[in-house]
Amino acid sequence: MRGRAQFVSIEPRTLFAKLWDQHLVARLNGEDLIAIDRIFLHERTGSVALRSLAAADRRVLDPHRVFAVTDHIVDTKAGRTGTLVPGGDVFLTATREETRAAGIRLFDVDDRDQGIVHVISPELAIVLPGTTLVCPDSHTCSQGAFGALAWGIGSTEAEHAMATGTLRLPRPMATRVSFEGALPSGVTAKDMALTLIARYGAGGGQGHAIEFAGAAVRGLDLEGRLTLCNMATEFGAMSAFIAPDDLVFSYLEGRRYAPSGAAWRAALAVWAGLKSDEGAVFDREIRIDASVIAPMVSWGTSPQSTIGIDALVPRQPESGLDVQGFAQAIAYMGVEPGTRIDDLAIDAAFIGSCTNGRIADLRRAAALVKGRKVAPGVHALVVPGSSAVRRAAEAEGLDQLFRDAGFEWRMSGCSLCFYAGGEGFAPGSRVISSTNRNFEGRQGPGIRTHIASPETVAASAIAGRIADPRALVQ
Ligand SMILES: CC(C)[C@H](C(=O)O)[C@@H](O)C(=O)O
Ligand code: SF4
Repeated sequence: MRGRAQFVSIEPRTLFAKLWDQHLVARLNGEDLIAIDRIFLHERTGSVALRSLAAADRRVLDPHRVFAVTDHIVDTKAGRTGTLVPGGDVFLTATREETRAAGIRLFDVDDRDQGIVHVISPELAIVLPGTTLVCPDSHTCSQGAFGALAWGIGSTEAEHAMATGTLRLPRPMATRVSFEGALPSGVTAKDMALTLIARYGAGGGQGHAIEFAGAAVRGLDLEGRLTLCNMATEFGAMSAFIAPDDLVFSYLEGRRYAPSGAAWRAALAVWAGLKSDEGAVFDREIRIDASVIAPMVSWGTSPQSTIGIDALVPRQPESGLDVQGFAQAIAYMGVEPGTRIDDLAIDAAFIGSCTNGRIADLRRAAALVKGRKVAPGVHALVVPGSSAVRRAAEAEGLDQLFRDAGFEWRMSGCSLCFYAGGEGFAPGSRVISSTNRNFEGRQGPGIRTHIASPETVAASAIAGRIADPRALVQ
């Protein structure tokens, strides 16, 4: 305005503050009402939300912002028809009926775009930088790798979000986790995440939204960024994200639900501002030197009970674990304090999940497997994270390479990531797994799960015991 000074706030802001404040509808007694741009549902919890919403005679406010997929309890064997979960049909039927009635796009088991929700959302550009996205699934924060504010909710909240386009929640605090330096070869985003959780505890991120930053994060491919943000759930964080850059923008351009033409250009202009300003103040800052990170493997029943592959199983509890919890973890896992973790023989090896079931994960694991054989007696399998990942891998011949080595090759879905999906490993097996959770029974009764990177899983499948992938990296 002529003749009057213009006061523009120049206070530097965090990316979190930008994402949050752009979606702030109202302040309500210590909580905030946040506008929700996208809602993703899966058949296990989404079906419950949809049925309950219909029973209350409420409508979905904008069905075009809601998407659904069948991924959690669908069978992943070739020729699959439904679910292996006893009684699981109820969830599939409800998902089909209610999405049809509400006009919600469902990516069902026979859809070429079917896959694990957090894998297909970026593939279809349903998650976009600067959006808010929720899903009744705890690993929704994976999608923050695209510069979105994405978080897991319960099915009642999913009902609220569908009916109103908003959610009420407390404003989290903002943490920046910077991984500086360059990651050594054979060491991955999974090892970065496990290092963070091992150092700061499985509850270390509670009440916080995490921005991952630093040279080692910028140097990750999109798959690696998704892995890192995925594991923020195991850090207890409310959400996690990474400032979007050209890698994100060029990946999204031209994909199904991405804006196009003038809208794309306008979006790019807005997205360019999605970063923490120089000098922005965080509630907490964590710095980690990426150059000293080793391949990590969990020894216990929490993701924080994780050590470097050449380290010894601890003789005493790490902080956050009491003596009794430590003794129980040692007994359940059948490990000996003070022994090398890479001495442990394995029964099974699993590559897949929303953490590490993407094409780059499969390529890196395949490179180590090539020309080698799975050790006798080891049940090894690869479950692509999506049907698109499966097709891409098959086009490159990765399926054959894995099969030649002795791996099973599956259809896409959550599969043996969790026992509730309908399948488990042989009771009592020791499994090395590229997944994100290792609590008692996660992959079946008595199963001992060691979480690690897909490279470590591949190297272990070949060796027949937990093995360092760096030995195979040329
Ligand atoms: C079934 C689903 C609600 C669950 C989750 O929210 O995390 C699952 O994806 C998991 O990983 O245990
Ligand atoms: S792959 Fe595993 S962690 Fe991911 S959504 Fe499915 S069950 Fe949950």
